[in-house]
Amino acid sequence: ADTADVIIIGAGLSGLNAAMLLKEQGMRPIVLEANSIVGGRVRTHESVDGPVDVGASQIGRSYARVLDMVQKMNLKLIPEDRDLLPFGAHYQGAWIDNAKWADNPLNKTVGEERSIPPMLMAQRLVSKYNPFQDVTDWLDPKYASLDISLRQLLQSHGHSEQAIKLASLWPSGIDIDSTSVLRMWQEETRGAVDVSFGATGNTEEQHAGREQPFGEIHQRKLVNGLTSTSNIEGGCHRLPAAMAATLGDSVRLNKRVGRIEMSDKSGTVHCTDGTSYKARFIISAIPFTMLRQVKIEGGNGGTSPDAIAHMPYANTARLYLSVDPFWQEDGLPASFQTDGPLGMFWAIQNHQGGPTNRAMIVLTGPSARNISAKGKGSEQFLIDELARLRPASVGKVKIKTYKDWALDPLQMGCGFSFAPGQVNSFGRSMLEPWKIMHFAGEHTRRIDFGMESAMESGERAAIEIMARA
Ligand SMILES: Cc1cc2nc3c(=O)[nH]c(=O)nc-3n(C[C@H](O)[C@H](O)[C@H](O)COP(=O)(O)OP(=O)(O)OC[C@H]3O[C@@H](n4cnc5c(N)ncnc54)[C@H](O)[C@@H]3O)c2cc1C
Repeated sequence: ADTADVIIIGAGLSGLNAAMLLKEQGMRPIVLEANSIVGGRVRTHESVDGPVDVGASQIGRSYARVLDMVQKMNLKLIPEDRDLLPFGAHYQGAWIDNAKWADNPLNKTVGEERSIPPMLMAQRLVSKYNPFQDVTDWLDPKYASLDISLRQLLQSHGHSEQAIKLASLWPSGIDIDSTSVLRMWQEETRGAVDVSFGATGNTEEQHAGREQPFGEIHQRKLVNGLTSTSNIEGGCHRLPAAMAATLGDSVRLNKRVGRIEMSDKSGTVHCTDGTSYKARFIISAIPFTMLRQVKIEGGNGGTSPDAIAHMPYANTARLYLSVDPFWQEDGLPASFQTDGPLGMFWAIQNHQGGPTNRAMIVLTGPSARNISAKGKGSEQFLIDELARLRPASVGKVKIKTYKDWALDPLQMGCGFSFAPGQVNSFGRSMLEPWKIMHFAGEHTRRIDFGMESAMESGERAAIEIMARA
């Protein structure tokens, strides 16, 4: 077996950050990556219209580690250019004007619920009951009794049947039964930190009288040299590619790990191509959807085996388009959400002034699950569904690229979740090393979110190992 001080499994941002930090401390890491490219969920597809980030792309002002790494790698940040045009909804076969929803006969919600646009029901009610003050509150045992589903939370507050139904159509997380509200509040609380950094900018431009359900109106005004959200020029994949380049031949591609053997003193990692690597420590930096397919030999591992086996993953599938602005013809809302199989249509403001707009069909929650089950033919199915709802779109839409993360054989989902009860059963303790194996990856975050959480987790795992070495 090839030997190293630390074998890191997975060359996403978490594994690469851990490897760079360990190398900086004089240790010899080897990173084993199953794919033929690094970066994992930071992926850029080349399309006829240039690079398209199909995974992570948005870098917030509060992403300290990511911003630092972008600078070290000499990459250029550019202002995010993805303001969404105003939203409506297609619900029960009718077009809904969010501003008039309170008086719509289809609205059977009660009291305060009546004025919440249908598509925002889940988001607003999750927010309404969020008790967290701090980004680590989700781990505080004083909230243990709230490790419940959104349905249970809404029922306990006496919400109407239709409000619960609307929340189930467009949930945050997997669906309103499968995700703990502690996990939803974790994400929301960390998101608010980023927004608070942005709020020092040009709020007049930010609001401009528009309903922004996904917060996608971005400030281009610079605060401390940064717009509220940035992208990497040329595509986000340049970041992991540059990080991997600093590690040279320590990064081994096309090395899918299939088996890990451990003792208290060392571990051997076996790849499916028959090669083996031996080290004093191992870091697993792959999603638990993938680690549960790896055979782990070497005794008991506290709550981590439970987490590896049972942590659920959410999905998103996205169809990236360039469109002639057909909404100018049919007069219907440019962006919209549906209770049908299309999920959401995001029409993106054309700041460049060219003849076409960018747009995305975005599927999350139940609509993402259904499209993954369909598999082949999904792209045409979505275009046909768009044509059914918006006949004016026929002939005005060009596909750039498509990505369904649940169907990616090295991911099987877009992001981790906790089912109701799982923060209590393993969420707090699952990071304890399993003998000589430590855990990194966005699913092991404590504080941050998105790419920053992957960086956070790689840093933590590297520090844990340096403390033991
Ligand atoms: C659609 C989408 C949009 C997103 N948008 C944003 C955004 O705008 N901003 C933001 O901050 N974050 C965003 N994120 C989240 C961000 O991409 C992730 O948090 C982060 O990239 C996760 O990094 P990671 O290292 O934890 O895991 P990964 O990136 O998943 O890396 C794991 C690596 O392990 C490899 N692997 C898997 N199995 C094995 C095996 N058996 N052996 C060896 N290698 C293996 C995989 O190929 C992969 O390269 C988005 C994610 C998605 C999916």
